Amino acid sequence: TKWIDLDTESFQYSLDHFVIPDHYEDALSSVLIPHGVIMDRVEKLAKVIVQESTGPLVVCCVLKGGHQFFADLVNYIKKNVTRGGKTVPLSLEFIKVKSYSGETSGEVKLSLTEEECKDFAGKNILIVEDIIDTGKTMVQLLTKLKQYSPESVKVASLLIKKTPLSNGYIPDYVGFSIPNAFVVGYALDYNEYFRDLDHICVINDHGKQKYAV
Ligand SMILES: O=P(O)(O)OC[C@H]1O[C@H](OP(=O)(O)OP(=O)(O)O)[C@H](O)[C@@H]1O
Ligand SMILES: Oc1ncnc2c1N=NC2
Ligand SMILES: [Mg+2]
Ligand SMILES: [Mg+2]
Repeated sequence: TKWIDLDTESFQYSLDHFVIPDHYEDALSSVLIPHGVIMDRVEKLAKVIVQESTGPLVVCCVLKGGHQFFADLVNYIKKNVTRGGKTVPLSLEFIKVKSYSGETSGEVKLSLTEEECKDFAGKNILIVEDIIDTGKTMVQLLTKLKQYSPESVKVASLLIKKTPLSNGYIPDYVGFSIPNAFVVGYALDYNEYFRDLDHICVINDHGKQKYAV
């Protein structure tokens, strides 16, 4: 596959082998992707994105969950040059989108004003997301953005989830495909908890109860 395909059986790491904040230790079952592996994969994605870029990029962070991947990806993009040896001028945009409560997807709430959208006209946009689960968020966001005739829109998502609830949307750039489990860490949250965890981990039942709304 074009990305790293993780399945639970062969890729769960014990929490004991990593530094885990003690305030989350009782709420997690395993480490799925250690922070170091995330960073190495992000570095590679940045190289590919720059090589395939055709000019200045508007890099658009989908808050809140996309924040960490966005920050690290932009840092690596700045260190790369195109095939022609050119650096890529970047401008940064931030869009807040929310649809989850607990581990359930609800109505997608896009906070995107008209004038913010108008700025996308004629630009090469790279949308940066943490995860594609049902695909609802991205499909709605892309539909909205395409109304403002950007030059091009590409999507980079660190994770895609192998779930029967998927609408089939696949981004242009993907870090990892993961099993159908609710993951947290690296800015991915459960009811606003775990964003301050560096590794991507699987939340356990105790954690789902402890941090339920
Ligand atoms: O493919 P989907 O099923 O739509 O799920 C993916 C989206 O849901 C999560 O956002 P959330 O609503 O939790 O807001 P957050 O980014 O602030 O955590 C995640 O960050 C993605 O944006
Ligand atoms: O596994 C997940 N972890 C955190 N946030 C989300 C997830 N799937 N859709 C949104
Ligand atoms: Mg999100
Ligand atoms: Mg969330």
